[in-house]
Amino acid sequence: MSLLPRTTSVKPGEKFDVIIVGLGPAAYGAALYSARYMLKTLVIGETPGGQLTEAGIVDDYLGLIEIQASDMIKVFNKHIEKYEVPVLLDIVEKIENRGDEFVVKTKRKGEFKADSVILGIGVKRRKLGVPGEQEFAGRGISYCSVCDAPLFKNRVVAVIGGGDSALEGAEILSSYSTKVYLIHRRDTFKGQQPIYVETVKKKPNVEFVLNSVVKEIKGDKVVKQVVVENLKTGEIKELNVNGVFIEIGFDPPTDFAKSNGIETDTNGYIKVDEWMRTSVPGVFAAGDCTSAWLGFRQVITAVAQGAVAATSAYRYVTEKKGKK
Ligand SMILES: Cc1cc2nc3c(=O)[nH]c(=O)nc-3n(C[C@H](O)[C@H](O)[C@H](O)COP(=O)(O)OP(=O)(O)OC[C@H]3O[C@@H](n4cnc5c(N)ncnc54)[C@H](O)[C@@H]3O)c2cc1C
Repeated sequence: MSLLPRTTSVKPGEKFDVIIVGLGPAAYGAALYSARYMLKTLVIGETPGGQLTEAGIVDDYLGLIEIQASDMIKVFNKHIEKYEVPVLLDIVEKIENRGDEFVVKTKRKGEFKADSVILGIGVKRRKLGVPGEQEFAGRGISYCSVCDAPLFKNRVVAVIGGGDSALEGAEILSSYSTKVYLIHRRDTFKGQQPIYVETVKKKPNVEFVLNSVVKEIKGDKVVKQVVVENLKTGEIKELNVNGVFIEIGFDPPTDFAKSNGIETDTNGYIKVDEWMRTSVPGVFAAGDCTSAWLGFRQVITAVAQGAVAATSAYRYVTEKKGKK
């Protein structure tokens, strides 16, 4: 089993019943169901596995007990390969609505046509936006504790954020690094799983730096310090660190949606109804990129929404063909 799905050569200009954009859990769920509905399907995605490439052990997907996220990606690939779903590793830049069909334009492999489109484009990691962040990217700054913690063995690190990812990151890093500063702008944690806060509090090498924000990341060739401001006292201090983990959440693909004429909700997620229909007839969306299911964003919900979106695409395409 492979981490990369079997890719297929498709000719630019070729027409499909459905093009699925993305290659995370939502896209895999949509691909499986589209293939089972015998829709002519093409999947175009950038990173096989999506956010799963950053996860460690997943233990909340029914039937796959304590599975490594990388093994989960392999199982997903194997399942869609069984149905011979063509996959292109590429980035979709534009979806043009020509009224009677969609033209999906990619960065590298040209354009493809489809009667319907399913978006499973997920979310992107949020940036801090402070001086030094760009400069030291890849030189001591990481956005994924799960992926990069082993690189900071016996070093001093700072984790920035107050959600589950930051807490999970601090816990993982505490077993590699000599010291972990957990820098959070509040003195309470909004993590969905309170157990993380309790676990991290018990780690002797984790120091909580609360009510504080990072103003700057400094260094020479690599990161050396973070400059932190206490929001209550105004005190500014510099912490000596070798690594900075920015775990401050994710941004939805608002610009992508808007530039393709697709409505978003007030938080910028793609607006969908219970059948995963977007504001554009023939375009469906699933997974973390959507406003669905009160924002409950997990692998199991993304896959399920992908299946629902494929069902809607099937109904849409069949009805459209029936009218011809
Ligand atoms: C560190 C970490 C740990 C996690 N642990 C768990 C866990 O234990 N259990 C759990 O249920 N969930 C977990 N999650 C959440 C889970 O991974 C997500 O809910 C899930 O991956 C969402 O799937 P998705 O397909 O909607 O989006 P994503 O996984 O974000 O995938 C989106 C895909 O779309 C592609 N894409 C985006 N734009 C384009 C474009 N324009 N053209 C082509 N491709 C594009 C991306 O490259 C990517 O392949 C974790 C997440 C993280 C970050």
